[in-house]
Amino acid sequence: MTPETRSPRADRIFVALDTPGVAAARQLAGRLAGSVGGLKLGLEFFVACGPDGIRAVTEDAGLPLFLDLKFHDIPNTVAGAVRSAVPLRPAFLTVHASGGRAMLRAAADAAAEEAERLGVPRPKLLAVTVLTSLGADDLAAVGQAGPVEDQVARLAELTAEAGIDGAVCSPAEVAPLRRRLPPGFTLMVPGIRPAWAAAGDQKRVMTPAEAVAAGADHLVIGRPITAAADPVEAARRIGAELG
Ligand SMILES: O=c1ccn([C@@H]2O[C@H](COP(=O)(O)O)[C@@H](O)[C@H]2O)c(=O)[nH]1
Repeated sequence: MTPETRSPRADRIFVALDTPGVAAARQLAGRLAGSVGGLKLGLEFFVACGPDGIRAVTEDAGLPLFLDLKFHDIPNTVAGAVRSAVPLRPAFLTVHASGGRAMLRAAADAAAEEAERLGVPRPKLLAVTVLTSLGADDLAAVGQAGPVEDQVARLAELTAEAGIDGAVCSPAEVAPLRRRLPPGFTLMVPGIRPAWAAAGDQKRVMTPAEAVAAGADHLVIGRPITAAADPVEAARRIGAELG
């Protein structure tokens, strides 16, 4: 399958390449390039391989990069981290919504200013709301008021007010968020599990087709593809399920 023949809905899939090795990530990216719409590189890869590793994986892939580093610190530090990430040309970059309004604003301003200074495209900033590995009990244990859906909505609304482009949420919150947030607000959605895949540590999950029907813009899918015996076949199967 080539980018020209893959289903338009498969373009929504960002495959999470959670590996500490450049060679493994490059190999998977090359094999999956015709079956997914983008690559997600996150903490495991970045801590092991750094910015050079990111460049090595993305330079030949010809796919948009979702750089999922989930920045969470004081505003000045997060602004600096965002500025350092801009030259890697991510299409999407994450911060934690719970870092608060000033941190979110600092991140948004830094992305816009640094992209303009370098003459490169501005990354879309996404704020992680409540991690998809957390359930109601986990939220209560860290002192956050539930239900989960309400906490996600509070954080997503704060995010939108602070000038951030979108949020990361579970598929279960997509439909309610669509009713509350402005049109064009991006929803990037992990916690995706085809009926044939194990949930693992993910608690708030739906199938790819259910997430898209609810209104997800992009699906983040890792292990159901990357841990499959045949990752390309798994990605195509998910693409076929999306129609
Ligand atoms: O709330 C969140 C935020 C980010 N993620 C990331 O998405 C992928 C999911 O991988 P699977 O193997 O499909 O579970 C992973 O890289 C997480 O860091 C998330 O799962 N939930």
